[in-house]
Order: sequence, then structure tokens, then C-alpha cells
Amino acid sequence: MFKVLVSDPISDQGLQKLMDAEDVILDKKTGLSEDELAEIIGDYDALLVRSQTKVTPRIIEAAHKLKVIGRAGVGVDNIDLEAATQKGIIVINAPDGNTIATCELTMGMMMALARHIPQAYKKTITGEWDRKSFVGVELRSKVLGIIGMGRIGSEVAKRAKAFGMEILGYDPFLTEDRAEKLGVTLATIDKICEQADFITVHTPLTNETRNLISKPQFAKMKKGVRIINCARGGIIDEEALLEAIDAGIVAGAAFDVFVEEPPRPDHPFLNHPKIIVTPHLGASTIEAQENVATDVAEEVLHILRDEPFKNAVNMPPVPANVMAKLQPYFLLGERMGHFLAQMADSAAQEIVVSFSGELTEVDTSPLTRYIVKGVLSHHLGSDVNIINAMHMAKIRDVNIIREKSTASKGFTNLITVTLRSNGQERSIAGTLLNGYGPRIVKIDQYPVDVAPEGNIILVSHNDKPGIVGRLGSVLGDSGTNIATMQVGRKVVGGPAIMVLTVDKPVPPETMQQLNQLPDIAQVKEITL
Ligand SMILES: NC(=O)C1=CN([C@@H]2O[C@H](COP(=O)(O)OP(=O)(O)OC[C@H]3O[C@@H](n4cnc5c(N)ncnc54)[C@H](O)[C@@H]3O)[C@@H](O)[C@H]2O)C=CC1
Ligand SMILES: O=C(O)CCC(=O)C(=O)O
Repeated sequence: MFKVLVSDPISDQGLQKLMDAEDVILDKKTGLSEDELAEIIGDYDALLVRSQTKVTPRIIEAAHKLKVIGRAGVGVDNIDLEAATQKGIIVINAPDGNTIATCELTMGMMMALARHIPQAYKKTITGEWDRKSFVGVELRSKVLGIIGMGRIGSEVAKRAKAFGMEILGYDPFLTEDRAEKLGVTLATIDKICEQADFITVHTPLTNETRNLISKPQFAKMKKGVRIINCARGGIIDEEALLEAIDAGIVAGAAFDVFVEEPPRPDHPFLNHPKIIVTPHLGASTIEAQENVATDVAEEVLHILRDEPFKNAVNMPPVPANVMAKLQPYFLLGERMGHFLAQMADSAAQEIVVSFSGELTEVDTSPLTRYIVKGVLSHHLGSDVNIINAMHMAKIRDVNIIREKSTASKGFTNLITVTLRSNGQERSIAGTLLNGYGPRIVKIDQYPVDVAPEGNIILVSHNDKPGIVGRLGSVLGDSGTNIATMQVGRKVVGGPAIMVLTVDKPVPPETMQQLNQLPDIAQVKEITL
């Protein structure tokens, strides 16, 4: 049974799949302090959060079983990604489900700012009929600067076009082509500051975007500009904004997000006549909450059940077409790594992974993770997974070399893995045979054909008559049944290998006996 903890309010309808799953026990415990969460997190396989729960290094440290943290939303700045990655915990988000909700709040903020709706409402309900103080501006023909043209920024651009606005967009990934399709003029932040009547930010909060709009940017802005932040507190410098309002540069601002949430009661934005505030409501629509909860619940189930998943934040994204090509090789890659680690006499210092045939057509780094995981898991067990495999290798000074090779040896695809340690070098090659599945086709320099599964005995010996018989009788005496056997050699009478598959693990004393047989250099048991 998998134990899943939901520690923030997340839509029940969205969580239905998890609640219905027979292999899941779902606990909802919201409003926990860090101490309380640290105390119970060790029992859980998955944690689902919105933005309130802060998943700190301390929580991650205490999360002994945790396999996945699911964020029902986009921003993952409440989760310590580095700590999660190092611990091998997958962090996923639900990037698409709240785009429209946040975009629509942004449009609402823009209109509220242009027409002073919240301020006018506040006065009108006191019984005062004040029309003079609330003369607004139209959006039509105004210049809107959008910083961050991802999902939300692009949707804002489409809607602002419908209002007759002229749009300037800045995003390091915004191409001329896409800008043209969206009806947006590519601009720098400086140009946006100089020309825009409204500026809205839609970037994540990163070291680069913290205080992206600060004193120097406000100093360049047009008098009367209006500022919107429905992205993250801290992208717009709060103090610099107040100064720009006082200096008469900024006519109004609308903030859904704050550096500290909730803001302290004496935060200068609260009750400021020119600042509209909402309590981080961007994603708070029924539709968005259902969308993000459904998306994240499905993904968490996939991860718990070891099924393919997407939207991992702490793994580089893999395009669907590349994933489709690589996925069938994951099991082969991991088993090859595990096979090789058991062949070697000591832990790996260098792993060279070489791909040939059709595998050279795609980026094989995701497959490399599986191979490295396979190698390292021999010594590190379940502490290593595809999320932290490269990190685990790095902190142990294991050098990973990935290369393409033109020598596919007649196979449509071929993976060769070489492991170097303490002056020893061992290698295997594997392929995926149509209709037969994964196969090891070469061990060191010897051609073989072995399915990488079950119990395998690898014998290095001298090619002499009688060896097979002696080995067979020791195994027979111990009640070990040989399922398949292959012998490989380069020259008659020279060094050779034997690969046997057996029906069950070989008792340790039998392994000892095998290793003492004449003309046998080494017998290793490989369990996959
Ligand atoms: N108020 C709320 O409730 C919500 C807030 N958000 C916030 O909105 C942000 C954007 O969400 P999406 O559009 O879905 O994300 P996205 O990932 O689709 O778009 C973000 C864009 O920002 C761009 N960017 C990154 N650094 C930049 C920089 N220095 N200058 C300009 N552009 C930069 C990226 O290239 C990307 O295109 C999220 O990161 C999240 O923090 C998201 C949903 C709800
Ligand atoms: O969960 C929420 O309501 C916050 C949404 C948000 O900020 C995000 O998805 O990045």
C-alpha cells in the first residue's frame, strides 16, 4: 500500500483517482507546522502540496520513504528542489491547469486598476456617491508590457489584443516567429519600461528574476504606468514600487503575490490607496483547482506504480518523441548497469556509455541515467534512482562519459557500457531485439546472447576439456538446475567465458567450490 499525504487544501474532485485507488491510503492533514510535518513525513510515499506547505531540507531529511512531491500548481518555490533531487525524490507540478485562471485574474487586475473598481466599491458601500475621484483610463490603444511570455503571459497577450492594446513582450525564449503569431512586438525590459502604460510580470521567481523590476527600472518608466504582479512576490521590488508611487511615476499597482505570504498586518501595500491586493488568488477557480489536482493526482499514481510520467521539475524535460524512442531501452540500460557492476571487482570510478545505431538519433541522457542508476544501485541500493543517479555519481567522483559510436555490429541499436575501476576494465554490450526484448550480446570481448534477467553465473576460465563437466557436477550436487549455458572464446585453449542461467540463487558454499575448481579464474553470480 502507498501512503499519500495531502498537506494543503486540494480539490477533492481532483483527488478522486487517488481516493479510489486500491493501492493507496490517502491522509489529509492541512495546516501542519514544520515540526509536525517533519514528525509524520517518514510514513509517506507521496506528499501533495499547494503553496502553503514549505517543503524544507528538514522535511526532506525526515522523508525516509518519500518517492514524489506533487505540487498542485505551477510554482515550486515552496519546495527545496536541490534537497529533493539529492535525496532522489521526484518533484512534479501541474503546469497547465491554472494558466487561464491566472491569466483571467491578471486581466481583472488590469481593469480594476484602470477603473479603480476596488477603491470605488469600498467608498460606495459607505453610502458615499463619489464619481469625481474615480475617473479611469481605457485599455484600448494603451501599451501593455508583458515580462515572461510563457503559458500565462501568452494568454494575457491574446486577451489584451482583444481589448485593442499594443503589446510589447520580453522573454529569453520568445522567438520572432512566435511573437508575430501572438501579435506581440519583441522588446527588451528597458524598452518595456520606457514605453508601457501597463506592465505585468509572468516569470517564475528565480535568482535572475528576483527584483527584476526595481529602482533602475522604475526610474525609466513613463509617468502614470500601472504595474501588475500575479506571478511571485519579489519579482517586483516592493520597496522600490512604493517609492515610485510616491515619486508620481506609478499611478497604481495590483498585487496578488507578496515577498512574505501572508503579508504582515502593517505591510505598506495593505490599505494603500493606489495598490490593489488579493490573497494569492491567481489559481483559485473551481476549474483550475480541479485541473491541477487531477493532473497531479494522476502523475503521483504513475510514479508510485513505476509507470511513465511527465512534468518532473527536477529532471530535464524529455520531448515526447524522444521519450517514445528511449522508453523501451530503460529496462535494458538499468539491467546492463547492474550486470556490469556485479561483474566488476570494485566500485566504478568511470562509466563509459556508448550508443550506436538508431540510438544516435536522439538525446540519450535520460537512458544514461538508467544505466548509471543500474551501476550505482549495486552498492547504494534503493538510495539511488533516476532523479539523483548523476548527482550520486558526481559526489562519489565517478566520471560518466557518454559517446556515440558508428560501430553497431549489425544491430539496429547497440549500447556498450564500460566500467573502469582500480585499473580493471569490464564491459558489456546490449541490444533490444525485435520480438525478443533485451539481450546482452557481448561480455568483455566475447559475443554472447543472454537475456538480462534472473540468476546468471559468469565464469572466466581457460578453454580446456572437462571444465564444463566439473562445473556442472558441482552445481548438480548443490541441487542447482542449469537452465541455459553458453561458452565464448577467442582462440582455442585461450581465456574463455561461460554464461549460465540457473533457476535459483546458488548457495554461497557452492560458489566457493566453483571458484576453487582448476583452470577457473573467477566465478561471479549476477542477480537481476
Ligand atoms: N498567482 C498565482 O496564483 C499563480 C502564479 N503563477 C506564477 O506564474 C509564473 C508563470 O507561470 P507560467 O506562465 O505557467 O509559466 P511558464 O513556465 O509557462 O512561463 C514562464 C516564462 O518566464 C520566462 N522567464 C524566465 N526567466 C525570465 C526572465 N528573466 N525574463 C523574462 N522572462 C523570463 C520563461 O522563459 C517562461 O517562458 C509561475 O512561475 C508562477 O510563479 C502561476 C500560477 C498561479
Ligand atoms: O496553489 C495556489 O493557489 C497557488 C498557485 C500558484 O501560485 C502556482 O501554481 O504557481
